[in-house]
Amino acid sequence: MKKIAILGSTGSIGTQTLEVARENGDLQITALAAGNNIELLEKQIREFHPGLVAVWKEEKAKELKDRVKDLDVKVVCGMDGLLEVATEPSSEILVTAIVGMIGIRPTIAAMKAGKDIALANKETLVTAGHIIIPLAKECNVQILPVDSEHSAIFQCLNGEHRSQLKKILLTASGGPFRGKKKEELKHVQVEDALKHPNWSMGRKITIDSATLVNKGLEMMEARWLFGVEPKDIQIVVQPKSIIHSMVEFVDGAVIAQLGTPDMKLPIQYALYYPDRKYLPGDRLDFWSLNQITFEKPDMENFPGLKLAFDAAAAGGSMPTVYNAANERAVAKFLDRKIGFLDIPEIISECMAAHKVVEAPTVEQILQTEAATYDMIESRW
Ligand SMILES: NC(=O)C1=CN([C@@H]2O[C@H](COP(=O)(O)OP(=O)(O)OC[C@H]3O[C@@H](n4cnc5c(N)ncnc54)[C@H](OP(=O)(O)O)[C@@H]3O)[C@@H](O)[C@H]2O)C=CC1
Ligand SMILES: CC(=O)[C@@H](O)[C@H](O)COP(=O)(O)O
Ligand SMILES: [Mn+2]
Repeated sequence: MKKIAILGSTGSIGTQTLEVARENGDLQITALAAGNNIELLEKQIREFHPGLVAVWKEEKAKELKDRVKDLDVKVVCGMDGLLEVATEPSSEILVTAIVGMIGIRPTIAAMKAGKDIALANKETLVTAGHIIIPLAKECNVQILPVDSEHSAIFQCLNGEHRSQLKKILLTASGGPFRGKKKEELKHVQVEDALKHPNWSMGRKITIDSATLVNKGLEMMEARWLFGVEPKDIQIVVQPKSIIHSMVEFVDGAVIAQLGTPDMKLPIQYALYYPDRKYLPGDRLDFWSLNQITFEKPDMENFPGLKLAFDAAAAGGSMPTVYNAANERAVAKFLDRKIGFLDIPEIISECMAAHKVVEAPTVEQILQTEAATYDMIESRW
């Protein structure tokens, strides 16, 4: 039995990871961490019997302790709780299915404790990739991509010499507003932005897909995972999300991974790598491939993507500003406090006001995050 711990077990990726564990029956869940959903977390505890669970708020931890007082499980809370779950001694892999750059410290702690990382939490790599990637080598642990495009790229690169990789073709659906102009985007509603054409995901990433910021985050995630410069990462809009990304080698060969949108495959590939496990059901309606079309990304009407390339070019702490500003702006949009186009506007303003710190430490990253939040709260 492979032993795994999950940060964010009650979310979209977390619950699908537990579905993979349930269906395969050969994964032991040693520890789980959630935010507020203690009703679902209690069900997960009763089904998977982790010895340790964390919830974010202390009062929720107290309530959960009472709910599970008939069980032998330790309940912890706060960042200390996340760190304890991330470093749970018996686990071999940490699945980072938590949303946001809050994942930075637990991911680093897990690596230092010798855990492989099944990484969905892209915000951690975007902001601290310059720390995470060298640390993985130093700790001799693997970073196994869960994000569907990065899993596709990882699968395409399997067995190839990385030195022969010429270009990454990072695919994008274009989101629910593909083809719309800025004028039409001004007044879109939260409900419309949450209607992703192909995937069912958590709220934050779904808004990121609508603004194309998700693809910007994924470009920065790919540069760290695969050691490719942003100029060699080409965004390709493929509206049906059948091709999950492609790689081009120095001899011109292009390899792609295809399949109907289902996160269980990338989750499973990361957990059992280098083995592949049987997954029931069809993952490709071959005769629907005639629906595959390609478009250029619309950087004019969706400035969030261009800003990502600007952040990557500025380097240092600028990707942290980009990500932190986006996290805050998306939360405000979901709270109906700002409009859809205010999201890239806020990111742009925060980036313009920022003085880059080269190779920021974790402390400097967290200070940059706090300063970005302060700026947004003072202006918006
Ligand atoms: N969903 C998808 O298909 C994909 C997601 N990803 C990435 O995976 C990550 C997770 O995304 P997704 O599953 O959609 O997100 P969800 O919003 O569905 O789930 C987020 C999880 O994180 C937990 N969480 C949030 N804040 C805290 C906190 N302070 N302490 C502990 N737990 C916390 C939530 O707990 P609770 O709900 O109990 O509050 C929940 O379990 C993101 O980085 C996303 O970009 C990448 C590719 C695809
Ligand atoms: C499932 C997954 O990996 C998401 O990142 C998804 O790809 C978002 O889709 P777009 O950002 O391409 O709309
Ligand atoms: Mn993705």
